[in-house]
Amino acid sequence: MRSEVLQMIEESFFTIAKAAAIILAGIAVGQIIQHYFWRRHLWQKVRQRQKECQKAFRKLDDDLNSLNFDEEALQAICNLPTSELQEGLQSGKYSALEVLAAYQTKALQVNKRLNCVTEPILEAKANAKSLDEHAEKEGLLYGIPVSLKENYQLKGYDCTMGLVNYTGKLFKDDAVLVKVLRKQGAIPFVRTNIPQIMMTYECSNPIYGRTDNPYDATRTPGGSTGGEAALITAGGSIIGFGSDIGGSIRVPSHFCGCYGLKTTPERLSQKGISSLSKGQFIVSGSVGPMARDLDGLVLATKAILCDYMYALDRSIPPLSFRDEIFQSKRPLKIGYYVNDGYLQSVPACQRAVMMAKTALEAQGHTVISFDPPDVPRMWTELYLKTVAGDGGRKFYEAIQKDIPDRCVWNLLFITRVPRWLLWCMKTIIRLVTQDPVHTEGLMSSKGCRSVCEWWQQAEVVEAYKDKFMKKWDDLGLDGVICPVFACVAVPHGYVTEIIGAGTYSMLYNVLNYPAGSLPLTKVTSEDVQQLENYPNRRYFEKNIKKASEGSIGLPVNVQCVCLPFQEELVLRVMKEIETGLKSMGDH
Ligand SMILES: CCCCCCCCCCCCCCCCCC(=O)NCCO
Repeated sequence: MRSEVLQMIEESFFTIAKAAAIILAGIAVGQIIQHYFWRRHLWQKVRQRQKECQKAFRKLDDDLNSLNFDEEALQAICNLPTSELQEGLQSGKYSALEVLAAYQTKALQVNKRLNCVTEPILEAKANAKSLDEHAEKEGLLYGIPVSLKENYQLKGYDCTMGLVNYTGKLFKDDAVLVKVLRKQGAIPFVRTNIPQIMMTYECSNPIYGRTDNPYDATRTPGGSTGGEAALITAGGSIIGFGSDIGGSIRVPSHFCGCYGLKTTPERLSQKGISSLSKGQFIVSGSVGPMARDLDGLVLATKAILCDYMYALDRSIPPLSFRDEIFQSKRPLKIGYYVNDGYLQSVPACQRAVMMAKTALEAQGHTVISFDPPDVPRMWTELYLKTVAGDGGRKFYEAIQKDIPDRCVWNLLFITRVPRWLLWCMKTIIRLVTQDPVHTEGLMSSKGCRSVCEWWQQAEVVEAYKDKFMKKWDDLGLDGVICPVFACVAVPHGYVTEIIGAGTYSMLYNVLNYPAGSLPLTKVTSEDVQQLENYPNRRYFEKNIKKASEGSIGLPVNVQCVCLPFQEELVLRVMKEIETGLKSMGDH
């Protein structure tokens, strides 16, 4: 009797187990099939989008061929510095259409080599014609073609941020900044490439592909405003616009060798700028101009800081460009550093800061040593824990339903690994990387666990800001110069291995300080030789050293930082450095 009962239990157990196995296998197969069809649908969308862009490129090519402009004359226009181009347009020496054609032609050529443009803005031609038809030449940017990062919303265009799911969702209106640019007479003419979700210093996504560095195609132009930096540096645009929540304007400017300005987050309107970090107000993103020369950067900043922007976005303090700060001759006291206390910058970046220091001194300014406080903690506990405050959920949700690009694999991995598993792996990771800060960074990127912790996070960041500003004030500083990044442009696919090098830029996102990226020099053979003395113990150090081999000739920028809302002073410091170098015959 007993054995019959046992047998019955045994049989029903096996029946239930079999049924469960069949159901589970069914669910798994169903999910695989669903995934297959979803991916197929996404790739169809990619092909559709690529076809549309190719059509737009062909249309532009045909248009340009039909215009019959003299190639040499167009090239000459592209070689003009910003001030001469502006003057030529204002005086009527060049028509807006001619200048546009020059830049369209050049952008197409550059794009064939670097893949930095996502698509041309075909309405540009009508905009230029309409400017040419009006007698009065209004606006500081009258007739100047400008390029825009792909996340700037434009009427009739989508903003994908490299996500396939966002293709074909067209915006009904231009971003406020785009409206302001148009009001100032600028002609938006191309949109430029970005990395998927814009949270890395690479520049690739499954829709538009990968952008190459103008100096070395095996290296990245940086990100996330990488397409802009590549296009401007290679001569395909003279002024462009980007966004920055961790260095995305400054780092690509440094990797490619153009000018960039990350503004104070509240100084310029961000209405109509797409980002996955909207709603995260502790470390806010910023927008800002990028340019081929410093005059262009100043002109673009002046142009957008105008009454029209304040009328369109009433939340922005009406603080127009203060020329008296930019033009002032008051001697300045500037702090400098080449090592932020986490990762030492490579010799080329150190030399660039020392060149800037000498130039400022030659201009009669005082330059003293400055140590930014607690940078490792700033990076892990403040920056990473905030930008991934939701445990990276927003990023993860956007990527997991999409086609993840290689440049976001690590982000995907970190956001997927449960906190407890990461905690268990801590010791091993620390042993491998020889870097407790890196391990803390990984833990911090799991974000905050409650609203209470999020509020505390805001308080901790505020306390750090106070501490930093106190140190700044105690020394009576007007500004700080330092590296933009711990090394120069790295090979494609290598950014994750050196991500800690970004602390030089991320710091000023935590603080909300405006910061400029100023091209100063190129890596020399001596710089590379001196890498021998670069530390080689921790994971990031080893990788920075490795990535810096073969970097001779790559551009090196310097970062110029001032207190919030002092963009004019940042530009002045940049100008003083350039003037100082010129007077020393170095630039
Ligand atoms: C120890 C490694 C920790 C990695 C954790 C990754 C999780 C958080 C991701 C943050 C990475 C920050 C890189 C910043 C890149 C620049 C982003 C930027 O400025 N984007 C502009 C957006 O408008």
